[in-house]
Amino acid sequence: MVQHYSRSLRFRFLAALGGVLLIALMSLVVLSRWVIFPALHKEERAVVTQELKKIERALQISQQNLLAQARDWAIWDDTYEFVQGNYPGYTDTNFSQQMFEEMGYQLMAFFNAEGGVHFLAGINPATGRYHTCYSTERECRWMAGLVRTMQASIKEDPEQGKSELYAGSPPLIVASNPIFRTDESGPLQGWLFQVRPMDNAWLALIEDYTGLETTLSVVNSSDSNDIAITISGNTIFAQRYLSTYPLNEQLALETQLNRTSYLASLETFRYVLLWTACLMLLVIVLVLLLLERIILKPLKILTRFTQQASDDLEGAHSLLRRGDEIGILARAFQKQFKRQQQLNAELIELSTHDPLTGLPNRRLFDQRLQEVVNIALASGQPLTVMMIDIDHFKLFNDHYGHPEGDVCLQRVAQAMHNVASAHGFFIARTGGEEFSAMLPATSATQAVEKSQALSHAIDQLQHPHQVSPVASYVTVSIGISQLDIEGAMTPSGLMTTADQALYAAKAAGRHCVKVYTPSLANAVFSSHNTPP
Ligand SMILES: Nc1nc2c(ncn2[C@@H]2O[C@H](COP(=O)(O)OP(=O)(O)OP(=O)(O)O)[C@@H](O)[C@H]2O)c(=O)[nH]1
Repeated sequence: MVQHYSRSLRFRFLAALGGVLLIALMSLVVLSRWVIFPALHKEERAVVTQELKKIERALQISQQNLLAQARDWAIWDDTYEFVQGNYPGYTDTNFSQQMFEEMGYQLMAFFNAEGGVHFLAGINPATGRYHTCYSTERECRWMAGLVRTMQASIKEDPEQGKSELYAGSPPLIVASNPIFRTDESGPLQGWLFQVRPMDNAWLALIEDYTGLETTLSVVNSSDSNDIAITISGNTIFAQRYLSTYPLNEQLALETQLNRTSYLASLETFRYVLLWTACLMLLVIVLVLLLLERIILKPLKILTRFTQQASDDLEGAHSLLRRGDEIGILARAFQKQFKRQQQLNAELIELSTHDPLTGLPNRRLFDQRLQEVVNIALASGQPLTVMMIDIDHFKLFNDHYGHPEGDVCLQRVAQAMHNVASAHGFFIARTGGEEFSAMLPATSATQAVEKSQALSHAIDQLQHPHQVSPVASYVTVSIGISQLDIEGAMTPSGLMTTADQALYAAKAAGRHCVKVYTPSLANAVFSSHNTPP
């Protein structure tokens, strides 16, 4: 049963479709795992990198602005005079806590041409108090570390004209420019450093400008200048390490993004994946249903049709009317079957009938005889057989020729067939010029009447037989035997006794009927001679 099912079209198609589905699903998984998910990740990284670059750009703009302001101050003739000690009112006129707060400055440091401190002004980040000094003493002590770093920077690079980041809490943007006249003519009279803290206010400005939440922290020196991306739940963090002066520390500029877009894409993709899988399953179910309806069911009917080869079969008519391949196959099979039936009938006819006379042959006679003997023995009804032989047929052949003999045989056969049909018994050509008849439910006495009808019908033909010693026309001799008469209980026994009766008829001068009696075996005949 299992083996039968595993060979069925349904199973094979199901297995093939299942295989295709499996490959498709595996392809989807592989595609998702190694192509789509990495692409989504890459896109997410690209987005976050882009966002981080926006912040970097805002930082650069902030640095450039401060540098532009520092440059403006540094190449202002008043400043030039001030660092030479020629402009005592310069500080009172230009510096105030309000100005520092409005500009977001933490410190402005003026250095003379030797690098020494000329003037300092700034807001102490710890106290929020504004101070101006001429050295890093007393209330300006908080500036000392910064001032030393600036002086080191001047020594390293007297050209200055740059903006750098200093690590600290908060980190600082420091812009510096050498002090020249407004037309930048020399000599150089010192350096101006302007410091802007990257405090919460600055971060808020950046956030306003970029729309991104930004944090800054000082980290230990890292070789990496790359963007570091880390993911935690629904949030993605991106960090960029920025170099600070004097290079032993780094600033980590960090922003974080909600992964809404990525997660939405992921969700959409999963949704599409799920629906694709469902759709594939649905398609397979539909294909199977259609397969069942369009192919398997008609094939089942076709199979039954071929087995039973009957138009009466349920669905056979619609099968034969179909215009598709199954219909073509069914019609071809029907045609083939009809042809086969015809050939079979022809074969049966050939194997059971005599081609010359068209009467049943010995084979069919013997088959039927066995059947009727069985029936007669079972039912107890009488059964009689006749053996009919044309008298002196050899002489006929010798005289008229073989073809004429054939014609004679045909005429005699036709006449006997007519009588047999009229009297309802079976007659066959069982030898060259010998015929046999079987008469179920007929006694020997009744058979004698029928045999006389046969003999009479042949006499009526008046088929010339000039060389016959019996008559001038063709005549027959007939032997009759009845079943259940001693020694005649089998088909062969019956035929043997009928033959003995025929022999007796021949011996009695031919053209007569003899019924077998046991005494015939001893050549004592009871004669029922027909008239010559
Ligand atoms: N034309 C023709 N002759 C056949 C056919 N079959 C058998 N015969 C002939 O039938 C003849 C039978 O001859 P016999 O058996 O000697 O019998 P008979 O001459 O009829 O003599 P009795 O039967 O004793 O009267 C033979 O000459 C056969 O050649 C046939 O199909 N066609």
